[in-house]
Parts: sequence; C-alpha cells; structure tokens
Amino acid sequence: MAQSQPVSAPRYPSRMPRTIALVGIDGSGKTTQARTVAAELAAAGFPAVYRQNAGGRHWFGRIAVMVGRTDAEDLLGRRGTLAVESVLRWFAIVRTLLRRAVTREIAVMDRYAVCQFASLRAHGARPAAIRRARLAYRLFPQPDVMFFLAVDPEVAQDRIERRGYDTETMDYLMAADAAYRALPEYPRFVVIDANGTPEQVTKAIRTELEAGQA
Ligand SMILES: Cc1cn([C@H]2C[C@H](O)[C@@H](COP(=O)(O)OP(=O)(O)O)O2)c(=O)[nH]c1=O
Repeated sequence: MAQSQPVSAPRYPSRMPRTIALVGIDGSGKTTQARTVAAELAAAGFPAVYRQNAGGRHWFGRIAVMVGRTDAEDLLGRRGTLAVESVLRWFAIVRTLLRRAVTREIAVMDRYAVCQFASLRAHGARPAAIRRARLAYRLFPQPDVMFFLAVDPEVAQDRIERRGYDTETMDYLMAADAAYRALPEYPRFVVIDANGTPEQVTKAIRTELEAGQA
C-alpha cells in the first residue's frame, strides 16, 4: 500500500495521545489513514502500532460469495450479521485495549465502539439492540482522540466500488453518515475533511497531532 511521504519531518509534541481512533463511514479512508498515521508516528520514534478492530463483515462477505450468496447479510441475515459484528468487534477492541495496557504502545485504531453504534443505527437496528451494545461497551475507555473522517457518501461509494471487494448502497452510506453525526460522542470527534487525496487527509491528521490538541 502506498504510504504518503511528508515533505518535511513532522514536528510532533513529545507527548502523544496513547489511543488514537479513526472512525467514519465505509470508504472514508479509516484503514488507509490508520496504517499511514501509525507508520508516520513509528518513523518519528513513537511506539505506534496499527490495530484493526474488525467486525468480520468483510470476511463473512467473502465466505458468502464462495457459497454463492451476495454478501454477509445474504448469508447470516441482517440481525445475524449485526450480532456477529457486534461480538467480533467487542473482542477485537478488548484485545487492542489489553495489548495497549501491558505495553507502551500507542494504538492507532481502525474503528472503535462508536462505529458499532453508528452501524447498528444505520442498519435500522431496534433501540433495544443499540442499548445492549452500549451496555456491552460501557466499561471501555474513550480513546484519547477520535478522528472522524468526514466524506461525502458519493465519494465513499466511488472508493468502495474501486477497491472492489464489497458494495454499499447510497441509502446506507447516507444513513451511516447521519448516524455518526447523531451520536452523543460526535461533539468529541476531531472532524477531518476526508474528501481529498490520501496525502491531503494524512496531512490534516498530522497537523492536528502536531498541534497537540487532538
Ligand atoms: C483515504 C483514501 C482512500 N482511498 C481508497 C483506498 C481504498 O481502496 C478505498 C477505501 O479506503 P479505506 O481505507 O479502505 O476506507 P475504510 O477503511 O474507511 O472503509 O479508497 C482513496 O481513493 N482516497 C483516499 O483519500
């Protein structure tokens, strides 16, 4: 994967946030940017590592195609997919938090609990299901900083089509965008314009980290 090269060496403060989460709708660039941010921080001498907090939708989607279905929801049903995703993401985040607790690492997280709350809402889950998910995550600490990669749903859909391993409808991407913006956590997000090139988005995140206010 191409990594962006900063023109001049970043000037980070000596203290960095210990947990940095990248959140946003599918196709907003979370994976691309989390990998790049972790690599840049590591290159600058910080013990930063990329941590994926996956929900399994991608892998179940692949299995679904192998057995002649279209995607994870076609295989497991909508409620089944949401339940599996909630459980897998919960375990993935626990693993990231445990690793972070026993090492000095700076965890650059590809997704966090809020992604699950937004996903549930955008997929039309019942309020009781969202309450259960919030209960399951209630003891999880908030990341020190959550970068919300704000992208137009049209741009996101175009990127998803080009990456070629899944599809999302425009209705879903718009619902997901609205769901993120309606989250009670939204005021805490550091909003990054993620419509630009990967390099532009990386630069915007770097600028926030350099300012030390993220
Ligand atoms: C960040 C970014 C990604 N991309 C590409 C890389 C991926 O193939 C695709 C989606 O990015 P990806 O990082 O996979 O997004 P997410 O993890 O939020 O679903 O878009 C761009 O074309 N431009 C960008 O600015």
